Order: sequence, then structure tokens, then C-alpha cells
Amino acid sequence: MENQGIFWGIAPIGWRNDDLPEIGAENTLQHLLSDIVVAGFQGTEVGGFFPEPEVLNKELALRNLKIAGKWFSSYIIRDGLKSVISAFHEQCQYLQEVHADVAVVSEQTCSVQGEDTNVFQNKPAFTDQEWSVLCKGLNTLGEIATTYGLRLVYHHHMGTGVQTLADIDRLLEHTDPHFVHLLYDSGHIFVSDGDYLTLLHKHIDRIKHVHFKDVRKDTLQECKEQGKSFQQSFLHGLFTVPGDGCIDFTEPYQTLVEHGYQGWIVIEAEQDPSIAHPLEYALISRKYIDEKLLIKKEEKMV
Ligand SMILES: O=C1C[C@@H](O)[C@H](O)[C@@H](O)C1=O
Ligand SMILES: [Co+2]
Repeated sequence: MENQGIFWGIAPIGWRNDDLPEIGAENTLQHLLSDIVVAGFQGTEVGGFFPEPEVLNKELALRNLKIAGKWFSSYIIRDGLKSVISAFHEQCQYLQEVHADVAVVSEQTCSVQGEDTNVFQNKPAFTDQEWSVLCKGLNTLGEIATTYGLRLVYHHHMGTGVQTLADIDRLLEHTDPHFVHLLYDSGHIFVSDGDYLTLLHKHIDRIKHVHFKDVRKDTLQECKEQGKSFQQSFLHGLFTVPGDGCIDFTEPYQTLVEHGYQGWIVIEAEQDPSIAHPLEYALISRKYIDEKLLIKKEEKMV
């Protein structure tokens, strides 16, 4: 049983990765979108290789697919809000033209996400003054997003200044709930804090976009022991799709439904597509959603 207010999507990151353009470069937009249809999803997020709105809209319409949103790396602390604003307007303009719902924002000042450094031991820690600049800046960007009919959803992320539950608490406490919402990413919070439920329950009212990312527990242990970077970790197979890792998504899904969540749940697993066949993994996640999450309570009891 599909829940009426929830859209299921799958991110292009299993096919191609914006941070490592050389992997999966053979996967075209048409190939990706057709795989998404085969796997039974309703849409996706915009990848760095996506074309201008007119071309994208045609490919989407041919397959009855929708766009949820697109990632935006902000450098509010490093560069100042002024220099971020014009790029953000451009992003919102694009998103409006492809009829998206959310603008995904992640502050990348001093991020080690793309660095060759142990991501399990290194992350930026913002000063009080930097937190204040960031939160004020996000309020402004969130207000801009609303003028395009979009919601700004903040993406907490490994190796960034907003990674742990404590970081997220602080960000949410000092931003305006009308303009700054939360993107809940199960994989990032689990790798960071070893727990994916506290964040969900604590901030359920601010969650307006969701990434269901699963984690291979043994691989996580290996990556930690070997002090791998973020990129080395995902190339080593840290992340996978729901149904293939250690996260039980039944409680997150039920919690969202019980709180009347309306919006996207996007499956997102960055893996090397030459090792993890993207369509095969998309189908694994679809099967898991259908058999473990969408099945009615009565059916489960039989
Ligand atoms: O939502 C995401 C977008 C990616 O660019 C990022 O690196 C990934 O980890 C993620 O969760
Ligand atoms: Co994510």
C-alpha cells in the first residue's frame, strides 16, 4: 500500500557521482531515468550532469517522473552570504523550472568530505560567531527558497560542521522553522553517531525531506580501523540501499507516516557502479520497500 502523501525516489548517485565524475560516466541521463522507471520509483534528484530544464522536463515527462530537489554546497561562513545568494537564486530558478519541491543545502566551509583525511576523526568545529553567521545566512536562503515555491532542507553530512546530533540541535535551535527545514539522512547520522532513531524522533517536526541510505556494518568497522576518508569509504562499499545493510527502516518509515509526513523519501547509496550494478541495487531497495515497509499491518501479522 503506497501512502498517498509520500513520494518514493532514488538518487542518481548510485549511477554517477558528482564528486568523482570519472565513475559511472558511461551512464547517460536517459539510461538513469529509464532504470528508475524499471525499478518502480516516482522520481529522482538532480545530478551535476543533468541538462537544462527544457531538455530534462521532456525526458521526465516521457517517463512520468518528477524531480524532488538538488544539492547546493553553501560556503556562507567562508565566503559570506552575499556571494552565496546569487548562485542560490540560480539554483532555485532551475529547481522551479523543473517543478522541484526542495532545495538541499549543506554548508561546506572547512568540510573534509572531499579531502584525503580520516573522516571518522576529523570534522570542522564552528566558533560561536561562525554558527551565528551560518544560521542567519540559512534563514535568508530559506526565505529566498520560499519565493520560488521551494523549501530549503538542510543536509547534515559526515566531515562537515553539521554532522552530529549536537550540531543539528544547534542549527535547528538557531534557525527559523518557517524557512529552514531538515533533511534526515539515515546513513550519515548512523555513521556519525551510531544511532539513527534519536535524530528522527527529536526533530520529526522539522523533517521535510528524507534520504534512506543504508550502511554495511562490517565495512564501517573496516573503514574506521583503516582511517579512511569519506570518498575512500564509499568506494570501499560503506553505503548501500535499504534491504542490503544494517539499518532497519521500519521504525523510521512508520514514524514518518504516523506524524503525517508528506514529501519525498529518496533512496540514496553512493557506490561504485562498476561493482554495485545500479539497477540491481535499485530493485533490491524497491523489493525491501514493498515487502517490509508498505505491507499493511494485518498482512504482517499473518
Ligand atoms: O545527499 C547526499 C549528496 C552527496 O553529494 C553526498 O556526498 C552524499 O553523501 C549525500 O548524502
Ligand atoms: Co544524503
